[in-house]
Amino acid sequence: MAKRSVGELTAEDLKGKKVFVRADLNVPLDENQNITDDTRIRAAVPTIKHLLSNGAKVILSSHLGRPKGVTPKYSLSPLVPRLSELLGIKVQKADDCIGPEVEKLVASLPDGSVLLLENVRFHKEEEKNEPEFAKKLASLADLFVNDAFGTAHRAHASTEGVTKFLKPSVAGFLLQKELDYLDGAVSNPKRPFAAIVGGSKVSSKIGVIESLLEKVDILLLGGGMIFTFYKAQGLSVGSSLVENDKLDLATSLLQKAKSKGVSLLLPTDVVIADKFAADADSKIVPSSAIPDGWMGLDIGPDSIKTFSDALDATKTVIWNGPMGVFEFDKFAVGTEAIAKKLAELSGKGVTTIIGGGDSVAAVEKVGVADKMSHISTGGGASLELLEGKELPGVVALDEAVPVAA
Ligand SMILES: Nc1ncnc2c1ncn2[C@@H]1O[C@H](COP(=O)(O)OP(=O)(O)O)[C@@H](O)[C@H]1O
Ligand SMILES: O=C(OP(=O)(O)O)[C@H](O)COP(=O)(O)O
Repeated sequence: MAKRSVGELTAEDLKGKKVFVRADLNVPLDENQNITDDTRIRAAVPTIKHLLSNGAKVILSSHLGRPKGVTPKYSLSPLVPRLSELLGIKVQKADDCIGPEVEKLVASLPDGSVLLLENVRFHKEEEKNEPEFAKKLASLADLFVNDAFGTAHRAHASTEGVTKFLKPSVAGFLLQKELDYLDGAVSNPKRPFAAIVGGSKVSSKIGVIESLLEKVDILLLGGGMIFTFYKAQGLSVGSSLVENDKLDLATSLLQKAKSKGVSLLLPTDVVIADKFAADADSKIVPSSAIPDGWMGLDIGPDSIKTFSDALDATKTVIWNGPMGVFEFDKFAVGTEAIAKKLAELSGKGVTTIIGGGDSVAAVEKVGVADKMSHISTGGGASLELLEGKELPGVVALDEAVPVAA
C-alpha cells in the first residue's frame, strides 16, 4: 500500500508547524571526526528543504553508530557544519533529544529553521521502542516525517514508536524514492528483468535469491557464494569459501530457477589465489578446474563476457553484492566490470538499481555512481525489502489517500 508523502503537505499544513523528521544521518567519521562520506546527509536535504520552504520548524533526529549510552564519539555535532552548508542556513544543535533544555530550544525555534537533536540512541529506550520515550520525542512536534530509509527495518521509538503519537505521519522524499525503486520497480519491472547477486555467503542472501526468483527473468550469481553452488553440483572448489550445510539449499535454488523458467547463470571461470591476500599469486581457471589449495576470489573474463551479454538484453537490473573480493585490487576486476556495464546500460535507458551494501562501495570506487538510476542508502533495509519483508518504519506511516477516479 502506498504511503502518504511529505510532498502532499503544503504551506497550509506546514506554516509554523513543528515537524519531527527522522533521517538516517549515520555517516562514517574518521578518527578526527571528519565525515568521510556525506551521501546520507545529502539524501536527507530535499525533504528538509521542502519543509523549510513551506515555513515549518524542523526538529531533526537521527542515530549515529551503535552507542551504549551517551558516548561523545557518536555525537551528531560533527554533522552540523555540513548540514548547515547544504541547507544554506545555520542549523542549531541540542545536547539531548528529549528534556527541558530541548523543549526550550524548540519553543524558541523560528519558522523555517532546523534544530538537530543529539543521537537518539544515547537513550536505550530508543532501540527498545519504549512508548514513554516515543511519547516524549513526539511531544516536541505537531507532525512526523520519516525519511530514514536506512533505519526503516528497525522498529525503534523514533522510527515506529512516534507514529502512535503524531498525526499525520508521512514518508519523506528519500524514503519514497527508495520504495519506488526497491519495491515498485522490482515488483513491477520493465522486462527482461535481471538480478545480480554476489557477496560472501549464500546464507546471508537466501531470502533475497528466493524472493527474486519469483520476479526475475535472469539471475546472475557471483561472489563467495558460488562455490557452495559448484560443490552442490559435484565440482571441486579447493579451499574456496563453502557452506557445507547449504549444499542442499543450493541444489534446490537451482531447481527452483529451472521450474520458474529463470535463466540462472553461474560463472564459468574464476580467478583463483594461493592465499587470501592482496598480493596472492593468481590465475584464471574454468570453474570445473579449481586445484586443491587454491581459492576462488573473483569471476573470470569468460564469465564477465557471458554476464555482460546477458545484461545487454535487459530493461531493469538490480545488483546486490560484489562479484569477488573487490577490496583487493587484483580481485576487483569482475566487480568493476559489472559496475561499468551497469553504467553503460543506464546510458541506454535501462533502469539500474544498486541495492545497498558493498555494491555501492564498488560503484563509487569505479566512479560511476552518478550514472545509476538508483543507489540505495540502506544496506540492511534494502536487503529486507528485496526479501519481501515489510519495514516497520514504513508500515507505521499513514496510507496514501486514494485519488478519486
Ligand atoms: N570469492 C569470494 N571469497 C570470499 N569472500 C568474497 C568473495 N567474493 C566476495 N567476497 C566478499 O563478500 C563481501 C561482501 O559480502 P556481503 O556483505 O554479503 O555483500 P553486501 O555488503 O553487498 O551485501 C566482501 O567483503 C567481499 O570481499
Ligand atoms: O547504516 C545502517 O545500516 P546499513 O549498514 O545496513 O546500511 C543504518 O544506519 C542502520 O544502522 P543499524 O544497523 O545500526 O540499525
